Parts: sequence; C-alpha cells; structure tokens
Amino acid sequence: MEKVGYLGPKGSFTEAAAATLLPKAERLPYRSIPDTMDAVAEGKVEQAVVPMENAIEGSVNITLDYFIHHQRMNMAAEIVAPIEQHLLIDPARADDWKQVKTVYSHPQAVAQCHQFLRECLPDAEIAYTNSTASAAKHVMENPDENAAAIANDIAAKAYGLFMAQKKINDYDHNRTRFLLLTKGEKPFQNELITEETQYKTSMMISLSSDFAGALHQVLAAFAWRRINLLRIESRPTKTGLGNYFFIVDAAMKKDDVLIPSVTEELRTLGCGVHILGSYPCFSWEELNGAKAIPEVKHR
Ligand SMILES: O=C(O)C(=O)C[C@]1(C(=O)O)C=C[C@@H](O)C=C1
Repeated sequence: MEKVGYLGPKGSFTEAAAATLLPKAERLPYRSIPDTMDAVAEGKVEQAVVPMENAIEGSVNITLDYFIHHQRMNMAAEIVAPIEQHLLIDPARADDWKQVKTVYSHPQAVAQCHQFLRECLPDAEIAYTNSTASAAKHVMENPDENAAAIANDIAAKAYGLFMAQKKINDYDHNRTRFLLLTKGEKPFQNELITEETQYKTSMMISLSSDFAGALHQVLAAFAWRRINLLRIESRPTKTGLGNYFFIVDAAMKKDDVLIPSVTEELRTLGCGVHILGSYPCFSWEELNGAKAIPEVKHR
C-alpha cells in the first residue's frame, strides 16, 4: 500500500487534506513540517501533504523556506480546504472556558483567531504547537492545566474534547491550500482528475541583479505570452538583507512551448529559474461534496 506522510498527529487539518487526496494510502503522521518533508526525502513515505498558504494569514513560511532551502522536491497536487477553528477544552471544564489560562495552537491557527482571543480571552497566554491537532492532544493529556486548544472538530472527537466555542476564526472565508509533495517528478495519477481539472505550474525565480525594472522584465515575459499568474510571493534568499527570490504560480500545465520559452527568456535575462512542479488543483467541495470536513477514519 502506498504511504503518505502528513503533519500530524491524527486529527490535523493536514490529515484531512491527505485523506481526501489519497483516500487509499496509508497515512503516517510526522511531528513537524520539516520532519514530514524529510520523510519523503529519506524514502520512509513516497509522498507527503503539508500546508502551504492560508487565505487569512498568507504563506506558511516554514513550508516554503524548508522546501526551497533544504528539501527541494516536486509539487504533485494541490487541495484547497475550508478551515473552521474551534476552541476545545477538557469536558470537565465545559462551563469555565472563559477562565482558561493558556491557549495552545499552531501559529497559523492562532493568527486566524486573533480578534477572538483579544476579545474573549484577553488574559490567556498563547503557546505555540507544531499543529492544531498536537495542541488538542496536549490539552487532552494535561487535564489539570486549565488550557484550551484551537483545532478542528475531527481533533475534538479524536481527543475527547469539548467544543466550547465554535467557528472562532475572525473571517468567514478561511481556506488553506495544501500541497502533495513527491521526491521525483511523479505525475499525480488519480481518478480525481477530469477534463475540467485546473493545473498550476510553480516556479522559483531569482533576479540576476537589482536594477530598475528587473521585476517588470520578469512579469513582461509572462504577460506577452498571456500566461495568467495566480500568485507572486517573495521570500528572503537568506544571503543578506534585501535579497529575495520569487515564487510564481502560473495558471497552466507545463507544456512544450510556453513554459520552456518563458524559462528560456528569463534565463537569457540572467534570472535563475526552477520549476517546482506542475500539478492538478482540487477544491475540497469538489472531492467531498458539500460536507465541510469529512470524517477522517484513522488508520
Ligand atoms: O494541519 C494542521 O492542523 C495545522 O496545524 C497546520 C495548519 C497550517 O499550517 O496552515 C493547517 C491549516 C490551518 O490553516 C491551520 C494550521
């Protein structure tokens, strides 16, 4: 049976994303995003699912940075999922959630609920964990701590916690984009792919030097070919203040003409160009119907 690694433990949003993309694969939890990627590089699993970007909080920087600087692999598929955060506590404290002293969660989840925390739990300490599910697990394992977790309803069930406050994310349209990563360029062969499936091609582009219009030249290479760009993200190269590379997502599948020619043109301009993957993109609703978060049967 094929294996997929995910940011665990069980009950994380990432597990639900992995279960939806690869329902037949054996799922193996890892304790951090870098550990999850290392598992692919070390051959412990053939592929892994990690969170990449959130509609409220933006990029998951650790994913992007570890991917670029430490474990360059292939982006093989994408799923965008709705994210509903809840405040979970030990059932024995069901009526006392306002007295909670510490709130545990992943930094992305905490950021998605800033306003709620400021208004409803202004004195609570925030403690960051590797994932929302590890926060829930911690609260379950430490009933004397007077703590709460921000996590989803699957984690509430998995760890026997009470949902003291539901949907505490500050904005309704909360969605996270998860990526399936593989070691080599392994096309995602799956019955989920149809004629209508949209593709993206992600590229890392570094500018040759800093001059007026350098980024404009890069964008022009896409523009005159009418390649639609869905995202441009800049991240530090970590070589000095002010040095950045760009991650660009083009709304098309890697082909034999446009992508090779834009790559060629950018290289002629002196840019570094790496194709990070060309992959099908799915929405949660497309794969799960109207159900917000599917029941994840744990293995
Ligand atoms: O998968 C999880 O449960 C996580 O904690 C990770 C993560 C993320 O990094 O974006 C996943 C989805 C939510 O946006 C919040 C947290």
